[in-house]
Amino acid sequence: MIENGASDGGPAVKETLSAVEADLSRPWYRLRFSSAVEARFEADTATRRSRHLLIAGIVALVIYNLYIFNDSVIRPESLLISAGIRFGLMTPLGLAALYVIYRGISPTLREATMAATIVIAMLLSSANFYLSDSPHSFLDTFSFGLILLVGNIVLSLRFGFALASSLLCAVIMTSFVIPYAHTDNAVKINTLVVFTSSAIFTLLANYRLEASERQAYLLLLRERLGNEATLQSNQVLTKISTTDPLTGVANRRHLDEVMTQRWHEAIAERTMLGMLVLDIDCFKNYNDRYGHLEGDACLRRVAQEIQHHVRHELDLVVRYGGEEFVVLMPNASASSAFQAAERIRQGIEALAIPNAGVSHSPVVTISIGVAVTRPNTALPPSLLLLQADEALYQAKREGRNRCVLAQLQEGQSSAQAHRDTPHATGLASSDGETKR
Ligand SMILES: Nc1nc2c(ncn2[C@@H]2O[C@H](COP(=O)(O)OP(=O)(O)OP(=O)(O)O)[C@@H](O)[C@H]2O)c(=O)[nH]1
Repeated sequence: MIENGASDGGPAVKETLSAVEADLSRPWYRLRFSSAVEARFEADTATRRSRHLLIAGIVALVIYNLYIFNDSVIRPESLLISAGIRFGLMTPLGLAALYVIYRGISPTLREATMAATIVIAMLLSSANFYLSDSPHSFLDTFSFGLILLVGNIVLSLRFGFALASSLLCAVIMTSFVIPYAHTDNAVKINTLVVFTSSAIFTLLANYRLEASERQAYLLLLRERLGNEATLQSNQVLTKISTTDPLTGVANRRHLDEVMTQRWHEAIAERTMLGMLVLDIDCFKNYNDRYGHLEGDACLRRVAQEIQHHVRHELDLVVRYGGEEFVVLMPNASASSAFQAAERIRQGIEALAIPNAGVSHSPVVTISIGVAVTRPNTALPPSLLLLQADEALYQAKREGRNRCVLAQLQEGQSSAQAHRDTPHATGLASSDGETKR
């Protein structure tokens, strides 16, 4: 029943939900919803409704034309006029209306077009019986209730349009029946009473049909919006639990969750996994000199800058704790990870955030340890962080504001990597004193 409903943002879902609740307790006689829900109802049901009108309209038109056999029996002398009315007027008009609906028009125009088609059918049917002098021609009027049946039940015109078209049909029929010369008044009164009863019964049924359709729609929409709201609340909670509130990047808990996952993905896809561990240099000095609030602002700018230099869809930026950040880089080669680290380091230096009183630089800088490996089942995921951390220590020892690469080879343990490459330029060694 609810088709292709647009997906709402959080507040929109809650607003629509309260509008739906309000509509569910609207007075029983009111069919229309509040404007926002009404627009949504139309949008959700328009395709289905147009399809229904098309099919029902074609069936009604075919049956209307089959009444040519009736014409041939009750008014054979004016069969040509009847054929002209059915095939020359009603059929093209009906097909034109259905084509307009098939092409797509506004809901109001759609209902108005179908209501107008019903009124025209009544007008032409009245003319059909009126133009014949056959003694049986008047019999037709007893079947005019079928025209109302088509409009009010088969097409299920929206109630306002059903009411308007039924009233117009009644006026048209009465104005043809009363002056008709070949029938006495008792028969005329009888046919008018039957027609009026048909109008009342079909309008009642029409009202019930629309009321039920709308009620069912509201209940379904409430359920769907309720589910969406719950889903969004869960997403908000998940976001809160995985995000660092100060900087907006991921927190350590999220890294812990993702790390093992990425490690196994890399094993399955035989790809490399890279990690940067970034630490703001002499941040204690910054805090002491400019205050904790400025320190917080600095952390935010650094986090923002890191995000500028990584691949948004792939890399995960994490505030690991204090003034230390981590970037997890799936499918990264040693050189691409090192280049990203260099871009970040230069970007932060270029921010030119003053950090007076520090010997190595007058502005805020960072040191970065880079580790890249091809994960395998013999190595633990924690190895990457360990190696990147050691590379970071080396960067600190070597004077800060630099990047150091510790590269693990395939199937190589942390110890092997260090044994094999302890003195290469830019690669982390495990000797020397550590900072912490
Ligand atoms: N403003 C602010 N400061 C923080 C936060 N978390 C940690 N810090 C500060 O970060 C500083 C870290 O100092 P240290 O670990 O001594 O390191 P450092 O001064 O950066 O020196 P190096 O790392 O050796 O370059 C401390 O002063 C902490 O108080 C935070 O959330 N906000």
